[in-house]
Amino acid sequence: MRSDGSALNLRRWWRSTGFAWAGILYSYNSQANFRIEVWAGVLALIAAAFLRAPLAPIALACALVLSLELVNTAVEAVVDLASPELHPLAKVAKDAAAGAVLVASAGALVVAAVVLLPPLWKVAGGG
Ligand SMILES: Nc1ncnc2c1ncn2[C@@H]1O[C@H](COP(=O)(O)OP(=O)(O)OP(=O)(O)O)[C@@H](O)[C@H]1O
Repeated sequence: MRSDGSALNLRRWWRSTGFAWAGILYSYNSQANFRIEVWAGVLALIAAAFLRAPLAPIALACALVLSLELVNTAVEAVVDLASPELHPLAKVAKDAAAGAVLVASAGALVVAAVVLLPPLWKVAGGG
């Protein structure tokens, strides 16, 4: 039986978290869309807190969009590495990954409208 198992796993987990954080930082620094989505999410969360609207649906929608944007960045990097020349399948991979972000963003807009508009309407004196 290994006595140092848990300490080793914790160190490995910490190392993996560092790699994941590096991926997030790379996306933030290289992808304008990711930066826009991060700050749109922060604004939506601040608005939800200010309006005393539920935070969980907004947080989940933001997490979905940002996660898919990270996957999109990964797909773009792998496609550029594997297929620097134009190829129809490279186009399918990049366009489908971008489509996933678009679908999640549309869903996030619907969530934001459903969660934020009613309390905003009240604050504005409409109800
Ligand atoms: N190797 C490739 N073969 C075929 N089509 C490609 C290839 N690389 C990119 N494309 C296509 O060209 C168009 C533009 O792609 P490009 O990667 O320049 O921009 P993008 O997908 O908007 O990503 P970025 O965030 O880097 O601007 C997309 O339709 C994409 O699918």
